[in-house]
Amino acid sequence: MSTTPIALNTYDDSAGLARALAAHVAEALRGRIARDGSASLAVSGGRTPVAFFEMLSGAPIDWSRVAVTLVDERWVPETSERSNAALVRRHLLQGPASAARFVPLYAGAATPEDGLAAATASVAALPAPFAAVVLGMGDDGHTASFFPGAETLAAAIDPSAPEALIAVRADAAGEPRITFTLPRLVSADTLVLHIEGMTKRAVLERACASGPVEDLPVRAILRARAPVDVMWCP
Ligand SMILES: O=C(O)[C@H](O)[C@@H](O)[C@H](O)[C@H](O)COP(=O)(O)O
Repeated sequence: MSTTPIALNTYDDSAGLARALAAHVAEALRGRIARDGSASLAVSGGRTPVAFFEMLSGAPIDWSRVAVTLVDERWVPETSERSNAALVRRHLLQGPASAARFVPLYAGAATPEDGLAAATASVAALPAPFAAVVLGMGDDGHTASFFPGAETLAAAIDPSAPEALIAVRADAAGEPRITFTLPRLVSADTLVLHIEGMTKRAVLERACASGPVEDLPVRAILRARAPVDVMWCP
């Protein structure tokens, strides 16, 4: 049976992982600033990245040259506890990192379909490709908003998707969402899949085995950029 290779880095605990991931992302940002004068970072929402955000926010980087955005957003205002933008403002854009420019994906339109053009225009000004992309993964094998069963999944994971962003609706996603498409994510200088716990490790192992991308959409990332750097702790 064919398997997709990954580069698995294991840490003792969340704090150690967060420290190593923050150092790795900071290095990618500094490298790009040294080369091009500016750099962009796309991060995930959810529960896993909080410790990493807090560690990265204090990193010695010229944050005034960094643009931060989200790999995906739930279509809710920042007053919602489900808002990834609110999470990033609260945990990452603090201290030294408060000097970064934040480019949110949600700007108040009623639906992600309605807000797509405005979000696409905002992200068009980001330094490209991303210096760093940090992805998470759900227990259902989604990453970013590449959800099993989403109508727009095929378009979102198309390696030659012409759009930067796409609207997503899926039962498993809860609210409607917006996500960067596969080519915008996998073209990053540095890409890390950041996961914690035995359940996600087991999902990752299944994702590395052969099988349809639609069942475990994280396969789209693993296969497009093998071997993907995975940072994991139990
Ligand atoms: O908005 C989101 O939900 C995400 O960006 C998503 O892709 C996330 O990374 C995974 O769902 C993992 O989430 P947890 O870290 O909460 O398990």
